[in-house]
Amino acid sequence: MPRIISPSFLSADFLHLGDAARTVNDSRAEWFHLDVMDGVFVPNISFGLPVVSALRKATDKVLDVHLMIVQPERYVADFKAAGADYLTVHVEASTHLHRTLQSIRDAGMRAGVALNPHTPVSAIEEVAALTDMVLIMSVNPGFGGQRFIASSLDKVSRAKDLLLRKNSPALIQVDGGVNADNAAQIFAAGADVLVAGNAVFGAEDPVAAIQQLIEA
Ligand SMILES: O=C(CO)[C@@H](O)[C@H](O)COP(=O)(O)O
Ligand SMILES: [Fe+2]
Repeated sequence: MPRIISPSFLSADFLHLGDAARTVNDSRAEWFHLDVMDGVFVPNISFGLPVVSALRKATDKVLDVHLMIVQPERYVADFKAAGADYLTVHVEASTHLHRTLQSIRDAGMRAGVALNPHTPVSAIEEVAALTDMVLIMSVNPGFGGQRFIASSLDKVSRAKDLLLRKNSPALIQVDGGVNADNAAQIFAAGADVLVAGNAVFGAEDPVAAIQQLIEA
């Protein structure tokens, strides 16, 4: 089972994004998590395509783009051009999810599908074969630094069961409120990839904080 850490740039110092990129480059994190928010799907606006393109030039690590925007299908080609490796869309934001996931793969990216805390795992039953990663939101999306919703642990196990039943090799990602105290439990529940914003960029030594999460 992979144990991947994907530090979330949402918690980095936006005046010094280059420093944040270098920090992650120097660490054992294999991915970068980029939260794109439109102020409509979630009550916050973060950053968009120019920031993703800039970070693409700053790292060879996997760019893991989490779209919290309505009708994400409008921007699949643009995020491919910006350098995304994984493009994750929300079940709740895409009416024709099956087509959207297919178009992400057709564009040459890995397709992720995200579930808000209120959305049951069964929502991905019919798209499991088109999915490379299932993102379980363990907070309500929109902001970093929130508290982990404890019931997400059982949800991760249910997602794992569904993927096994479907013979799907898709990864399970958990996003929101992850820290050194709960990381071991989340990995044990079946997660492959942990996103961490505040636990990494809020730490005195972000490289050590990443190391701690990997070894949790
Ligand atoms: O997608 C989101 C928030 O909507 C996340 O990726 C957060 O950025 C994670 O931050 P922490 O909860 O780890 O501080
Ligand atoms: Fe995220």
